[in-house]
Amino acid sequence: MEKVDQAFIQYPQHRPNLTIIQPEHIPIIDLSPITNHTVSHPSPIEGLVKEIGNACKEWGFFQVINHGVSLTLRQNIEKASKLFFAQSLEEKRKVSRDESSPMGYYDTEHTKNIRDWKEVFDFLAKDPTFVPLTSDEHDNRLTQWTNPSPQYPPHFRDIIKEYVEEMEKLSFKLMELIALSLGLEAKRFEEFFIKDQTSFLRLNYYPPCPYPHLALGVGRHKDSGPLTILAQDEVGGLEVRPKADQDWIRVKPIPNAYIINLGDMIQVWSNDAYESVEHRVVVNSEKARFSIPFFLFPAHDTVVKPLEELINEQNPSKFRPYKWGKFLVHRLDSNFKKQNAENVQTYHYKIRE
Ligand SMILES: O=C(O)CCC(=O)C(=O)O
Ligand SMILES: [Fe+2]
Repeated sequence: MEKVDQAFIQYPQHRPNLTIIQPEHIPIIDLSPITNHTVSHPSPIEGLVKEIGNACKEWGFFQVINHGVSLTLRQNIEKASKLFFAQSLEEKRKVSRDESSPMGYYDTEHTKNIRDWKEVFDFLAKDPTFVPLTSDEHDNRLTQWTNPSPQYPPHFRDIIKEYVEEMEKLSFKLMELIALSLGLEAKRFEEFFIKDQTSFLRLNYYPPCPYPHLALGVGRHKDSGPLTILAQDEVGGLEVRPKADQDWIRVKPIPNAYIINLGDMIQVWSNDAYESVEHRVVVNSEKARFSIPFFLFPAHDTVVKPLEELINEQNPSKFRPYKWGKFLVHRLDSNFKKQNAENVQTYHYKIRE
């Protein structure tokens, strides 16, 4: 028995149940009505919007197929990611993130103050990305984040950039469908991303873990942006819990599908019509797992609050407005180290009913 590192050990109530054999299907949505440009009849889009609306309402998690993202691009980035993480720790640490440049390699991320059994490599969609210098509300100074330049594998940056462009396109299409499903104009969300954005791509590597019944690849959490597009490999391990009192559901890997999950920002914008969903990653003792989430995040100066069209006297705003850039920087300050206090969370802005 290897020595157990206490930093990784989950509290008993959050330890995974490794006896799940049968993964369940979250909804699978065929995006061909929007990827196939020859469709001119409006009804396939109407059907698709309804499907998206139902999946958002009932699950907050779904997989998409026929999404238009090239399989070759996906294979290229998956291959490059494996090569990158297969390097020695010393090599990987040459592109480590730090407090002034938080993109790049990192192997000590904590979720809810417990260390995750994973290594990551983060890469911005926009280089440079503008963000507030500090989380202080009264400090108007900005700073820039930039991407690291790993020397290996060859063309790593170009491969990632090409893939990120596809992720952006897909996420904008999904945001249009979500807008329509909420009864909004298709381009309603565009203003939050068009001139600037803080989105980033993460390469996740979960090495085999000698005590998978005690640790997690990523502890339970909700994503804080509007949505995440996730490519998971064939190993599996992602679990979701659509409602807090339900059991965890293992998400079955489907080759070349993308998993879409709603984050806190959609919950705020929609004033609770849609809810973000808790998820976590279970590891195993035999196989390494790789995944690639793209976190769609708006411009730093976005003030996040329920959309005017979706609130009225009967349905008043359920959230206090917050500045996205300040939230992001505050989060970052704290997730660099294990802390005693809880990290800033979207629900801190919830107006108590
Ligand atoms: O690896 C996965 O399947 C999910 C990772 C995740 O939830 C995250 O990085 O936020
Ligand atoms: Fe996540």
